[in-house]
Amino acid sequence: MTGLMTQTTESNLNVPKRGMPVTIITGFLGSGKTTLLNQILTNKKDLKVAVLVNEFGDINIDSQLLVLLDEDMVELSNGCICCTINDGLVDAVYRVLERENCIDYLVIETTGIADPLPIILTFVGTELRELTNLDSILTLVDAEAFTPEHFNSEAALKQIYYGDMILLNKVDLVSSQKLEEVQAYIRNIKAGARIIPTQYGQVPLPLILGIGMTPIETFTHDAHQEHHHHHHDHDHHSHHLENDGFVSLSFESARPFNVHKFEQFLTQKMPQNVFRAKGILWFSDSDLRHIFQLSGARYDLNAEQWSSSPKNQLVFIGRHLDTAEVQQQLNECLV
Ligand SMILES: Nc1nc2c(ncn2[C@@H]2O[C@H](COP(=O)(O)OP(=O)(O)OP(=O)(O)O)[C@@H](O)[C@H]2O)c(=O)[nH]1
Repeated sequence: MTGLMTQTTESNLNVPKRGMPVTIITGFLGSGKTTLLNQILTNKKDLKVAVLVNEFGDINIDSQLLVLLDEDMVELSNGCICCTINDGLVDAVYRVLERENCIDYLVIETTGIADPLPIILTFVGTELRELTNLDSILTLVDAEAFTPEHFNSEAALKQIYYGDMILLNKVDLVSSQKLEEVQAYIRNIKAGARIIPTQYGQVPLPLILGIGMTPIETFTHDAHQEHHHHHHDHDHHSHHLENDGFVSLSFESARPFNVHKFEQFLTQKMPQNVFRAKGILWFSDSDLRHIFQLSGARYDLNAEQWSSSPKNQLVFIGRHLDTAEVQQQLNECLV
């Protein structure tokens, strides 16, 4: 898992001294944002990194899967930061800035369907401009799942367009020809894009942190307009959620699943339009907790020790999902 990362030391991270540096990690559902965040947290050495995780779903799964979950961790409320933009995000950044043990760096993980622009504009167009230093927007792209249709998602396109650095992830799952095709598509969307091919988000930290790549001046005009908008129309927000048609379903139970029924659900019953699912699962015949990840057509289950009392927590995300149907199917898998 370390590989290239072993050469990283704190001293070669060129972290600016004025204004807390901020990196935004964006990328479509399941592209590897949390995996990259874990790489950063594992390899940050003495750098004090605070993390804001924003999830599209009512249960916080990602934050439970992060390594080094300690006092440096801050969670944002669920939903979508680009829709609840000013208050939720600005308040959360203030909480980080006000910490007694000073934080060196802030990393924000957006949801997979977030348009990064409103988040960028919040840093450029509010009082955060003086207090923080927006360093870069990192966009994860799933090299295997990416198609020229960009999942018919406007947000997926914008994530690439506004990415200062594209981490073309999951290169282990594609041929070199597909890799070249995806790079060509990305350059089509964003001429001159800087692309780093990665596997499990492994990249030397000096290539992605403290790189000063966000062209803040080019956003300044937009930021003023946005600010103006917010003053006069409190309902104004990006309509990407409605446009993209994604919904999420959260499922929790204090009863375990029957493993065979759950497998049958996955392979035979689950609706095709589930695009992404993740969860922490409890099976009646196992003492371990199982981390469940489904992204596109792939899923996996990894067993580890429980650190809290067992229960089931799952989130499903998809377009036009019949959430009542999935809820019913999951209930039928319980013991
Ligand atoms: N084969 C392979 N799998 C990967 C790679 N990077 C991440 N994954 C897997 O892809 C799945 C999704 O990764 P996450 O890091 O949770 O993706 P995410 O972008 O945070 O997902 P959302 O927050 O739901 O949008 C997990 O099962 C990861 O282990 C990679 O380079 N190769």
